[in-house]
Amino acid sequence: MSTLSLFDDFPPDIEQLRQEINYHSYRYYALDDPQITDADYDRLMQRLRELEAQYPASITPDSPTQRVGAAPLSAFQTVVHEMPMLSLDNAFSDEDLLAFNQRVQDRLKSAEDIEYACEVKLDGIAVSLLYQNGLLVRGATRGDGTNGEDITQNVRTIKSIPLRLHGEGFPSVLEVRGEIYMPKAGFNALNENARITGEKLFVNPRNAAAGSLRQLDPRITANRPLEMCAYSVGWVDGGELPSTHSNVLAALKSWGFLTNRETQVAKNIHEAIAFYRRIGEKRDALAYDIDGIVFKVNSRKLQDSLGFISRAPRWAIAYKFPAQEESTLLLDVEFQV
Ligand SMILES: CC(C)(C)c1nc(N2CCN(c3ncccn3)CC2)c2cc(C(N)=O)c(N)nc2n1
Repeated sequence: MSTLSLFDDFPPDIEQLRQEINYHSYRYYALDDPQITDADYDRLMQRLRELEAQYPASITPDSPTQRVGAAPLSAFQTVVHEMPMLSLDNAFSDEDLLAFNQRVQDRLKSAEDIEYACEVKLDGIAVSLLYQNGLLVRGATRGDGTNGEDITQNVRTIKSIPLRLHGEGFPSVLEVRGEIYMPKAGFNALNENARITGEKLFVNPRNAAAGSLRQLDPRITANRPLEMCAYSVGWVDGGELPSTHSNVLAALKSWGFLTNRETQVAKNIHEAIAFYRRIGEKRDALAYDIDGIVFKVNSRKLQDSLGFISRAPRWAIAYKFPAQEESTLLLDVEFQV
């Protein structure tokens, strides 16, 4: 549909314009396949702002104009996660990974190859997003896994986080877990600007993301280049999920979430190790910092029978890369200044 049609009808169909804008956001962030230029998108947003100014009663909480609205908080409220956000065991060598796979096979009393979902381990901040009937109602940090901080006003400012789920077939209660991170380019631009304005420099993108989410004023968060990548589902009610983790990620993508494009399914632990090598080789070329690969038993039925030890699942492990030396550039600049 051409955007011109929207300018002819009267009274203008504001809800239709809102849905069109949300659709283009879905294409841009979830599909990474935009249909219109950024300039056209901005024109649609400008039009929506004008119409909502004329018809304030038409404004809805999921309108794309409502991402940056709230007044600064005086403090963050505590959120108790309905389902604890787990932690991850680490592997530091191929032998550790092979031992993990052996433990999984032993516990499942099976010598069959185990299929793994393989995901980059984004170096950001783990968050929980709660949706009720498709609307974002709460955003919270992982915290200690049981208690996190309510950062709803701040997560609403992140454009890759849908305010309303796209498509259909999602459960009435859906808690999506993912990582909020700052891409390297955004981090460098932020620090470049901080150098010019004499503001504090961030040491790395993870700290920059954490600092941006800890702002009590959402207008500051709104100006930070943050993205959110979905990697799991927590609390679900009123609906079924697909039987494999990789299909849960596909469903999350269809509902409007950014999922990481490097994700692959390995038929067995040897293919998983090959994935680790392949990503390790292109790590420096990635647009974001990662500190390893997360391998997850792909079958959710097998995940359930494996369960978890204390708080780390028996069915997942993070294979870390060697720590990267902090960029010496920053230290040089500090001494020069
Ligand atoms: C759902 C499970 C528990 C298997 C899980 N847990 C994760 N994490 C737990 C530990 N986390 C944590 N954070 C702070 C302190 C202790 N643990 C940080 C998130 C994952 C993190 C990433 C990522 N970063 O890209 C990912 N692709 N998949 C994850 N999957």
